[in-house]
Amino acid sequence: MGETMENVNEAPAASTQPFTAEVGRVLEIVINSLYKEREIFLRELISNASDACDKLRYEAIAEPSLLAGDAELKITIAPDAKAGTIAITDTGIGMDRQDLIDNLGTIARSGTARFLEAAGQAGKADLRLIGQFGVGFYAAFMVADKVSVTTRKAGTTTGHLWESDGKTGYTISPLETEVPRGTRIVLHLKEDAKEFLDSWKIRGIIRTYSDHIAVPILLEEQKESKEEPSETEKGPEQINEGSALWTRPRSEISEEQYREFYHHVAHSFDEPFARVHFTAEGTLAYTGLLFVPSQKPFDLYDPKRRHGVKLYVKRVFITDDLAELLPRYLRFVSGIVDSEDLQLNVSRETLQHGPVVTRMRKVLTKRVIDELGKKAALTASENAATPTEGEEKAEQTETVSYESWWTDFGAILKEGLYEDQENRKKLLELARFKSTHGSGLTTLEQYVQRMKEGQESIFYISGESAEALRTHPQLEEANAKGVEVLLMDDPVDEFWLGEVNEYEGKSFKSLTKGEADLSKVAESEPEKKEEEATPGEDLDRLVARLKLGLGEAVKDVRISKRLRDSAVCLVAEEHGLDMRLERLLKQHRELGALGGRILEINPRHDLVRRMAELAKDEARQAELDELGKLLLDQARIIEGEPIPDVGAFSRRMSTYLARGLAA
Ligand SMILES: Nc1ncnc2c1ncn2[C@@H]1O[C@H](COP(=O)(O)OP(=O)(O)OP(=O)(O)O)[C@@H](O)[C@H]1O
Repeated sequence: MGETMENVNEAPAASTQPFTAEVGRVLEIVINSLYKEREIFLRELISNASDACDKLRYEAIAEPSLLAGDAELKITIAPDAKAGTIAITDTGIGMDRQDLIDNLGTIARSGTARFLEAAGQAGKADLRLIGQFGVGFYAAFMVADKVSVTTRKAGTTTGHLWESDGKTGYTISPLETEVPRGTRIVLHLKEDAKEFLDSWKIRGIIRTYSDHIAVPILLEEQKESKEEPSETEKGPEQINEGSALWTRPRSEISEEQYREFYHHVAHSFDEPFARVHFTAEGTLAYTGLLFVPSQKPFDLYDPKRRHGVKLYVKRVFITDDLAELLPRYLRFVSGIVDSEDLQLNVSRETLQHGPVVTRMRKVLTKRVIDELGKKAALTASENAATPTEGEEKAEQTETVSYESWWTDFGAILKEGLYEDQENRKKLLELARFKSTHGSGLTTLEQYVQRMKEGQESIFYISGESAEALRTHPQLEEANAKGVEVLLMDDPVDEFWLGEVNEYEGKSFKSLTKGEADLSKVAESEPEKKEEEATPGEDLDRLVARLKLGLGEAVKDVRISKRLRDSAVCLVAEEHGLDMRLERLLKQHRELGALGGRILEINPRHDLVRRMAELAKDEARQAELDELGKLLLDQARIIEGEPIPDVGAFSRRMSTYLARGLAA
């Protein structure tokens, strides 16, 4: 009586807990999918051990007593052939009972559900997907059929043992005996994973994946049999260099070391697309090492996603939770910033909106954007097949072209176009667009070079898919005049286009808004049907009668300057919102109803000419009204807008089709 749950659970007997459903599924997928790459288990466990040392070093700034008994932070790897086990031990922060439950029994990562969905029914995923997700601690079960974690959290007295077979669940029990601070993970290797007992193999894996780790990684030699004590008592051998990678001279860091460091900080498996490594000197001295991924993280659009840049002060990890260090539109960037000037005990709250972070953010943002600019230029020069002499080209292995990188990340970078005025010009230069010029992507600079004589604006049209936009009636006039039109199919386009007025003095102009004025652009081929155009007064009559019939359904009816082959189209008012933006806002319930539309009719179209004839006969106004409504619905369909009364539309269409057949 009076006992809390915690006390009951603290009873010496091991308490068995099932894995959450998610852990079970993730474990199954990881174990099933990564047989060939399973040596990465060691990398993952060393990575966690290094993070645990970083955390302790940080906590000990405020509370030095946490280091009591053992101030040395290190990671030891100890294979034991006799027992068939390999142990990974760190002197880091350790875990208490609740940490064990929270960290090793559940998956807190955002996006787990999406990961499971992507892995699908087959329960298998490729390295790419798992890499993006990060396999973490559970990678241990790729090689072990039993994992025992003995751990004591710094500042506490009781150690705990966590054990699991990686299938059903795990047990946690408190330990009576004294446990050193930190975490010792013992893997009972599966029969087919005994190769990982071999010191040379272990050495090779550490050198490949974990050389950049700033904490020393020691390898304990296999214990010899008791009868033959080794002649010289050798201490464990340090395998890695053990200094922070970013402090080493750039010329001494290999591509592999950079790559593995990126994998460690970003929890990713892909090749970095770009990186910047620099030291800022002067009033504010710091080193930055930042990476841009080549593969789209699966949670890129998750509103909770943040950049992955960690702040260090004089090599001591401080926080990975400084949102202000980079703008949101660079949320795919990860890496480190290590300051020489900040106080070690600086609080995150002080930093968050303080001048130091603001200044760093400015520089980091500029560096990343400039590096992307170099990548873009590199691809452009490669496309043009001109050799780039003396360029830093060889420095980074090219895996993905800038265009294909843009296809994955461009929509995110475009958020910067309205958020970040300071870098707008550079971001506009980085931007790539689909256009009517061809099937590839174009820059704005190339667009401007191709502008026609008399063309003053950069024309665009926006909609849900570029392919559908290519056949849009509103392009007809532009196509006929050979005017290139950018096809905007990212939802974010609507937002930045509202903010960004011009590029190099050329305004952006929507072809679905207001009067698209292409009249100043010279005709490339003579208009053939001009002489067949309906006389002005007949058209005016038709317009007036259509307006009467359509009433409130449209804001206006007018003669189109942008149609060539289609009979009708819808446009927004000059100063209103673009139609697609309105639809987006309505979808997100930020707008009650769509604004008024303007129905444009093509004076050269056969149907319009016949209607103009019909309009002369007042007795047939009812018939004209019906036709007007049918045309309006047709224009709505082309534009992708809902038809208010589908039944009426269908009846009207059938009536006219039947008439057409009878004629
Ligand atoms: N050696 C360790 N010492 C202290 N805590 C640890 C240790 N290993 C794991 N943990 C804790 O368990 C958590 C889960 O580890 P896990 O490796 O599964 O995920 P992660 O490191 O957060 O991310 P990732 O999946 O990308 O590796 C860690 O965030 C950490 O809090």
